Amino acid sequence: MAEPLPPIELQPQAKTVQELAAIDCKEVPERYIRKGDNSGAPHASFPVFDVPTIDLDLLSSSSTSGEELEKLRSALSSCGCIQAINHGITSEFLDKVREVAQQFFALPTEEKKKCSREIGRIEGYGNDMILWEHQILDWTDRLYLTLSPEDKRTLKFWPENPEPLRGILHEYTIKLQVVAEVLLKAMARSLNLEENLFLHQYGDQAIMQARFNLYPICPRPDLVLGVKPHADGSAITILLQDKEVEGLQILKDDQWFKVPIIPHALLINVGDQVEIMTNGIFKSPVHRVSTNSERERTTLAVFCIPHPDQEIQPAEELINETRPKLYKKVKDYVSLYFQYYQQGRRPIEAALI
Ligand SMILES: O=C(O)CCC(=O)C(=O)O
Ligand SMILES: [Fe+2]
Repeated sequence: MAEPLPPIELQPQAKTVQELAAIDCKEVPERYIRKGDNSGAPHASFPVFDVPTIDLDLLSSSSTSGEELEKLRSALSSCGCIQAINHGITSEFLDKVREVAQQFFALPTEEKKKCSREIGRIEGYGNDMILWEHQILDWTDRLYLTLSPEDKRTLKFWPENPEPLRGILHEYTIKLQVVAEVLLKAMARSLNLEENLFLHQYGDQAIMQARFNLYPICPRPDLVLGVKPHADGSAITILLQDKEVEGLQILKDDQWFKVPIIPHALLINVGDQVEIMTNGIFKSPVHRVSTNSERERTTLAVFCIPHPDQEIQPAEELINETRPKLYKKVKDYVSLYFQYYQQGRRPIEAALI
């Protein structure tokens, strides 16, 4: 069975961002500084984007509300993201997930390095990979883990410390699988399609990957980004934001907006693969993360990705004379994604007809 091709890492970095931040200097290394980018200082006060709040309970098959479905369709076709509430996960549990994430990053470097990723590999603990010469680096450290299918987990990367992390992450995975299914079905119904249409393309061997992101305090938020602008290569991404520290920004109509925090909500965005399945009706939003000179920020993104053997293509029902087929059939989009990303191009262009 084909696994996604790993990206080619040019040269691993010696220090994590957390180690750089601990030096407590006023400047940051050259490699993190964005030059000639005139999209506005990332820390500037951009307007707040009123991300539509969607009640997932009203979307589940048993109690569907037509009004909520329409709200979902409208949100995903305009900005591509929602704040999902009533998702079946208690606030106490979300806090536990946040707590183990923060506890992991607070461990001594040596302890965290027991889970270090290998060169050229994504899974494990580490910093931004250098994939091309002159790449400007992101001010973030990450812990990347495959959550499902369960037999694809590599436990050597799963921290043993803090002790509850593994169990909590396992429980979170099961809860998010339900959320992903409810949402993929509702997405199809909101477009008047058979409810399993996207779920079938997503497949029963779909992959869920967790990316814990730590954004350490940064002395130059005017020049440095936590994550550079990108759209996700997933079908959907489920983000648990930091409970207090903002940083996520979304591009809409060529303008950056701040995404507010709703502590008990999951921020869910469309990824490129759902944009392809919906023939461009649902939008995979470009987003980035700013840095902060006062407080560090921790988030957990879970990417829901069809298995690489699964063929993804626009639903026939969404193609007509006024809306011709925009995207070709793709397979193993994540490998394609890295090849394009490496060239500094928007990966979804590779799928355009
Ligand atoms: O940490 C965030 O707010 C967003 C992270 C993100 O965009 C990603 O991991 O793809
Ligand atoms: Fe993202």
